[in-house]
Amino acid sequence: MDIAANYEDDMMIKTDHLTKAYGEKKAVSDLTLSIRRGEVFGLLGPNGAGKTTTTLMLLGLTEPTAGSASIDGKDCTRQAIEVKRMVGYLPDSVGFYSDMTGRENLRFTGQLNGLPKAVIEERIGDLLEKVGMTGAADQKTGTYSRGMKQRLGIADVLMKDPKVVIMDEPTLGIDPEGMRELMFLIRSLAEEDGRTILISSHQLYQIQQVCDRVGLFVEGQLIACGRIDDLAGQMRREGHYVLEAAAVPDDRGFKELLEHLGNVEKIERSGDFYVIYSSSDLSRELNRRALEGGYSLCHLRQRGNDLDEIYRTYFEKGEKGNGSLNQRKSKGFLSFGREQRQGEE
Ligand SMILES: Nc1ncnc2c1ncn2[C@@H]1O[C@H](COP(=O)(O)OP(=O)(O)OP(=O)(O)O)[C@@H](O)[C@H]1O
Repeated sequence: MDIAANYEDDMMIKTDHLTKAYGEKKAVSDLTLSIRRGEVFGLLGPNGAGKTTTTLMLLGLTEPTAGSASIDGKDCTRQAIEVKRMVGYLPDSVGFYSDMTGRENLRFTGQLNGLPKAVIEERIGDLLEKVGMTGAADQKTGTYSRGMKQRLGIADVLMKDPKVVIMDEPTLGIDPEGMRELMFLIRSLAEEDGRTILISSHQLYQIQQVCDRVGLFVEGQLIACGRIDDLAGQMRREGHYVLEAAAVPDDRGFKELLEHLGNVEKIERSGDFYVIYSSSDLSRELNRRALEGGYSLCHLRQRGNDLDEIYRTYFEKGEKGNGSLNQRKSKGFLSFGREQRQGEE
């Protein structure tokens, strides 16, 4: 059995040193990434990070300056028509003909995709059911809420039965109840239908719930990629610990006690507690010193397990580095952040 060939087969989306420059500006720089079949992958980054440009290259709508991208083995630039057939794209704001019903809009999409009439009608019924819109199918879409439009948008994208679905900010403006349904729906597209889902977003909490893996994108570069747990683990391995602590009495002596713990890099006050940044786990030492000093700890929490914290850690440092991403990359992104801080002291 050829394991390498199987691995290649398993990859639905691949980019190889994918780069897009606009004049001097590199919107996407040297992006190498593989996304498995049936995986839900989150491409995360702040405004201007290069997410849209990456999506446009995958959809064959803009040509790379260097490198390549492929979907199911088809080159996104040279075989753009085949790629478009396989890929459904859901923009952040879905546009429908507002004086047509949901069902009529889907029918129109089916016709545009050249599907036979019987297939269109059967698919419309199934998809309306899948996205929970059967009851509202014969209402004009002009009366739909954002969440309803979003769900109809998913049905619309699925009309052509794509192997890959790319979604741009799918959670924007959706209420918590709608969000749960949307998350459930996105998972089912991958788990039940075996589709590959790429979500481009800066909405961290929702993405954390639904994605198998995430890639963090800053200034056109992928600075980290993996499962949320692995990214948290990576952070710890590179010596980044963030502890929240509060004590009674909350006096100057407690702050001094914190300042004298080993390996402390920085202390910040945040509301009722302190945030302690260090290069080792200080919780046991803090417990002991607090006891010896007559302080009673009323809050102690190790940060770093959720995506928001990981994201902030990476991104805050991204800003500090300001234009020196290559240097940051060559040293390892996380290590560089620490050296920066020490250098500033
Ligand atoms: N057609 C263009 N001409 C020149 N510069 C562009 C063009 N398109 C994008 N850029 C620049 O490339 C960078 C990446 O933009 P891109 O839209 O891909 O980011 P993004 O992560 O999708 O941001 P957002 O979340 O705001 O959509 C930005 O600095 C942007 O100004």
